[in-house]
Formats: sequence, C-alpha cells, structure tokens
Amino acid sequence: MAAFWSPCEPPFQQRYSFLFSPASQAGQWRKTHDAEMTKECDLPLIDLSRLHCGDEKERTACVAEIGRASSEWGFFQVVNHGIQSELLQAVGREQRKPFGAPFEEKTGQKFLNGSYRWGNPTAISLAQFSWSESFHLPLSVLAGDDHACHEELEPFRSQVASFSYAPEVMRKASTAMADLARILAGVLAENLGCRGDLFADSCGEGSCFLRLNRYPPCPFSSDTFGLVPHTDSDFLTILHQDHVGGLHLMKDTRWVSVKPNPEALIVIIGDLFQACLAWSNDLYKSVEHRVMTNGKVERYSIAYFLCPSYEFTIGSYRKPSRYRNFTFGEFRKQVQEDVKKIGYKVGLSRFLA
Ligand SMILES: O=C(O)CCC(=O)C(=O)O
Ligand SMILES: [Fe+2]
Repeated sequence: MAAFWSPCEPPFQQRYSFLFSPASQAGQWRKTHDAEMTKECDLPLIDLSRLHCGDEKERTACVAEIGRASSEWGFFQVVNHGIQSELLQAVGREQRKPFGAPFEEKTGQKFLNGSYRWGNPTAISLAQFSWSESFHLPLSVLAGDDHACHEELEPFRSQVASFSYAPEVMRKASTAMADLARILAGVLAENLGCRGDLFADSCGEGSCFLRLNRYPPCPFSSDTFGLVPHTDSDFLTILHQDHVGGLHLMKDTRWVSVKPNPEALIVIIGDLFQACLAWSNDLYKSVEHRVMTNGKVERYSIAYFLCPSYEFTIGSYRKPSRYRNFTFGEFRKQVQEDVKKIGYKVGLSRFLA
C-alpha cells in the first residue's frame, strides 16, 4: 500500500481509516452490486455531422436518434462533434497538471480558488465514499469573460494561468464543450416540438462549469467507488474520458460498463431535462452512473455541466407535471443539504408535485 503514497495523493486511507478497516469492508453491499454487473457495452453512437450536412432528411433522422437514445438510455456517445481530437488530447494532458501539485497545496483556498474536492467529508460507509479528486472550474473564468470579472474571481484567474502551461487549451476546450452542449440542448428541445433555444438560453457562464476528475489507483479497488452512483444535477453533461474505463451506467435495472472510445464524447442527460419534460414516462431520463476504481492505473475524465442560472424556474412544459416548479438555486441547495445531512443526494423525488 505504501506504493500508492506520494505527496500529491489525497490521504484517503489515513483520513478515512474507519472506512477501510477489515470489519467495515466485510459489508454486503459490494457483493450485491457485483452480482448485478453485466458486460462492457457500446452506447448508442451518433454521428453529429448529419446535423449540419444540409440534407434535411438526414438532420431529422439524427434529431430523432438523439431523442430516442435520451429516452431509452439517458446516455449516448457522439462522433464528428466538432471538437478536434488534437484539442481533446491536449486538454487530457493539461488536466493532469493541477493534480500533480502537493496535496497540501491543492486543498489551500488560493489554489484554483478553493475548487479542489476529494473523497466525501460526510461519508459514514464505503457505499457513500468516492476514491477520487476533482477541480470544479466555473466556465466564466475559463472562458476569460470580461463581464464575469468579479473581484473574488481574480485570484482564481491568475491561478488558472499559473497552473496551466497552455491555459488557452483549457479555454478553447471549455468553449467548444459549451457550444456542443447548447447545440444538443437545442436538439433535445426541438425533438419534443419545443423552441430550440428554450433551455440553452437560460444557461450562462455564471452557472455552467467544468469538472476535472482524477481517480487514483485504489488498493481496495474491488470494494471502492471512484465516484458514487449519482445522477447529474444539470440539463446535460458532456464527458471526455481517457482510455482506462471504469464508467458504469444503469440500463434498465442493471449496471453496464461503458467501453472507452477515443473519438467519441459521452452525453449524459441530467435531472433538469428530466424534470422539464416529465409529462410522460417515455421522455428523457437522467440515469444513475458511477465510476469504479482500479488497482493499477489512474484514470482521468473531464465533464462539462450545462446548468441554468440559479433563478431559472424548472417546470414541466406539459401538464400535469410530475414535479412542482422549482428554481435551479433551490434544487442545488437541497442537493447540498441532503448530501451533508444524510450522506447522499435525494434529487428530483424531493420535488414531486
Ligand atoms: O469520470 C467519469 O467518467 C464520470 C464523471 C461524472 O459522472 C461526473 O463528474 O459527474
Ligand atoms: Fe456524473
């Protein structure tokens, strides 16, 4: 186990020793979900070049395919998404740099404006624990938006410049992921006969963010989550994962693992799309997903979260609605409170009508 130690690694075992004692690991929960595991699968793979090819029939077929995948899976992969693979490779290299800083530095308020997270401070069992570290970077800062030049973001801005030897890469990638997320949100709205800009227009740089994830090798890999099962609290997420694998999603009642595809980006439907369009069981699903650790190699991913402003009201566009109206700010606050008090996110069921 000493082999895993470095001054950059989060001290998971030391700080959470009560979770990793032989007694607490003997719990039954892990055995249960092992039995549920199925094989690696290929998600629906959608070629987005058809959205812009000028052939209306092709475009309509592509929109329908995106809609179908969003209701049957809540997850799909896209190729020809308009983000160059060189840019994705560069961002994959770039994102490693802040994680390479000593742990004590990463946890400091001055390092990337205190955006560092690791483990779960409230976990009381292994089932609630994530063996991973991440940085939550607001888009307004990465995009270098002068309108978002709040004083409190200044230290952050300079830190972005100093951690990154090529900050331009991060900026370009986040802008490109944001553009793609808006296009897809438009397609998803259009597929239901809504205005294409209905959701995307409510999403500003103030609330959208990029999360850099790192999953260190884990000596208890068969017992530990890299990221606990969750749904995303946004409209949709664009995810870029490296070649290692470990992402699982819930398909019907089983976990399936997602085979890494270097050319593709993964699209995940979030809670807000489910709530806005909740008038039928057949519509878009926000499905649970999780990351499993592995004992040998580290894994990286980068996720862009398309979120509305905190004042934006989420309400179903058809009646009767399954959920009451709520603002995104209320939703986030409730999620944070639940995680703090009970150790997990309850999510949309808190907002049933
Ligand atoms: O790392 C991954 O593959 C998934 C990350 C994720 O689900 C998240 O950041 O919400
Ligand atoms: Fe997620």
